Amino acid sequence: MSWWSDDDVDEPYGEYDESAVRSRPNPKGNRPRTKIRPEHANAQEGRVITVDRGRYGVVVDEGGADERTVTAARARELGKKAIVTGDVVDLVGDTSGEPGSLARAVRVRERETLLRRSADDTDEVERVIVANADQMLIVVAAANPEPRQRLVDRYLVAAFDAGIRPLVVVTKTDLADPAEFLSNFSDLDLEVYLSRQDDPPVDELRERLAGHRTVAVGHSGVGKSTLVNALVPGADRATGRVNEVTGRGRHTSSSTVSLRLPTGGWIIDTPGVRSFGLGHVDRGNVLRAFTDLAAIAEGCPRGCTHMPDSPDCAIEEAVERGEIARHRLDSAQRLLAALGA
Ligand SMILES: Nc1nc2c(ncn2[C@@H]2O[C@H](COP(=O)(O)OP(=O)(O)OP(=O)(O)O)[C@@H](O)[C@H]2O)c(=O)[nH]1
Ligand SMILES: [Zn+2]
Repeated sequence: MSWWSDDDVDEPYGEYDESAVRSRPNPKGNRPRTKIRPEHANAQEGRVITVDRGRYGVVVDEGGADERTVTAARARELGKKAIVTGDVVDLVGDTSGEPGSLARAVRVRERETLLRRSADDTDEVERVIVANADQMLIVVAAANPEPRQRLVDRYLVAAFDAGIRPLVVVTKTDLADPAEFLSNFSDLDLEVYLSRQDDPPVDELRERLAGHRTVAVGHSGVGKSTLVNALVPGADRATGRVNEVTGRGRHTSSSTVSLRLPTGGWIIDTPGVRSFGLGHVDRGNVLRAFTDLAAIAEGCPRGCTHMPDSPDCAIEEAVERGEIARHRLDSAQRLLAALGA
């Protein structure tokens, strides 16, 4: 088989050195050197729900009569393009989903959203968490472990940056009253749900998550798996005990899993983390979540950080004129501060 053979659809050009190509005799004379890639016109679209060592679980015909989960590998023509949970991909080959069958993912569709966290002190690698989520369920415990405003702020920033709507669930309300903690967020128009193990807000949340792709995030040990198990019958997410002294979980859930809600829609459960790096986040994206402030910020000097020390900040001037409440700007500044200097 020659290197330009039409059968060899998955061979990427990058494998071949241009000079080698040029010096090679071309037995077909007038044939153009460039290979026209086939369009894979009859490829089948599907959504990636699991990623495991180069194998992807892909749901095709979602919601249809032929819905099935197909195992797929990457086609070489994807090059280095990453495939992550939530991606919509085009499959060719055996898409029957029969045991032992293997399809190939030849394309990744443009992503509507992409949630990632940057490398930071606790994790050296930048991680993509999920593609195409439209909601983020931030799970925080009222106590054990103590709620950490900084971490919740960082989730909010990541959600705003990615264009994902944040929702908050406070678990373990049997252990403490979360009112004071929640007062920190009263300026952010957040939807907040209160939960306790013996009375989780299952109906409200199922309704709220129906038809959406919601990524659940939280610090280790907050009770996220307990909540997901209540929302998704048969989910069987491992739950663990919190160390009474440190308030830390035992990292009982260690992988990202997409689960189907009985009301339709997906919840993407992610492993509990202790930090969330924001090195990649764009300041302007965060401010856009505050539409009132973003409009005024158009009058700011170029490069304005909108922080207390920024000269001639138009938002600060609007606050001084009484057009914007001081605590509203304070809240925005607190989130912007999470981005560092
Ligand atoms: N008192 C109380 N305990 C709870 C509640 N929800 C969960 N727990 C307990 O908290 C512990 C941690 O719960 P998990 O669901 O494993 O927590 P997780 O957030 O999934 O933790 P990771 O697996 O580390 O991500 C378990 O012992 C649960 O039984 C609650 O509402 N009240
Ligand atoms: Zn400004």
